[in-house]
Amino acid sequence: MPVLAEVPAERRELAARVRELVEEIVHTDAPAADLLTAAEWIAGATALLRTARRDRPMLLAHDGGYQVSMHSPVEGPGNPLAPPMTGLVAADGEMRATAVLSGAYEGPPGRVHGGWVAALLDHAVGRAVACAGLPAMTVSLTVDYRRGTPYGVPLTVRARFTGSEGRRVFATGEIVADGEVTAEASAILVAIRGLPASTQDG
Ligand SMILES: CCCCCCCC/C=C\CCCCCCCC(=O)SCCNC(=O)CCNC(=O)[C@H](O)C(C)(C)COP(=O)(O)OP(=O)(O)OC[C@H]1O[C@@H](n2cnc3c(N)ncnc32)[C@H](O)[C@@H]1OP(=O)(O)O
Repeated sequence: MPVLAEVPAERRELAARVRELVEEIVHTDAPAADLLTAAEWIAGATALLRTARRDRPMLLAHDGGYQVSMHSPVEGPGNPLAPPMTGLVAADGEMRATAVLSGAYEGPPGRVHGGWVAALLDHAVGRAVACAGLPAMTVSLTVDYRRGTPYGVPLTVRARFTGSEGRRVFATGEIVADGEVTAEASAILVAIRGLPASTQDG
């Protein structure tokens, strides 16, 4: 499986166009004939891509020497499911990034679906503990939804490593929209055996 230094521009471009497509699909009032025409065009694009299919997503060399998939459904600029996260900075057990979710992520009217709010926070705590040198998987994530998380505006996603006890690693995080915290998370993660930070590059 190849490890690339960064997501190739063409993959970012393709994913960005598909994100726009998904947004228009949920907003469109186009007549039925146009919907069917669009479906046909999209099927053509899918068939083109399927001619060279990998079994698993490609990996990407990432911060601190850790490898993460360029197709992360939260962060990956190459995955149209990902909002994605931009301007991500992760160092010394703290991470911060920006995400703008479209109306395609609507849960309650006018607000982001709570599952996606949790996904952003789950990813953020994973990132925070990894950059503290403790790559780990979430085993418990408690999310307090303080107020509706809006879509279509920049959300600041932050998390930090707060300590560890045996294999258990602790982190907290929050989402901030327009200066107000909309959701807070507290997480327990379990350090992954046999995955010390120092062996993760390449
Ligand atoms: C995710 C990849 C990370 C790679 C990192 C490298 C790159 C990093 C770079 C960038 C980060 C990107 C960020 C990604 C973010 C993604 C986030 C996710 O989606 S995470 C996936 C969802 N989570 C799962 O799928 C876990 C499912 N759970 C399991 O597979 C097992 O529970 C496992 C392997 C994690 C642990 O199982 P055992 O059998 O090895 O260990 P036992 O003995 O059960 O637990 C170990 C300790 O943890 C406590 N523990 C376990 N579950 C607990 C819980 N629910 N609450 C509290 N403590 C718990 C136990 O009491 C034990 O504690 P005592 O060592 O005795 O002190």
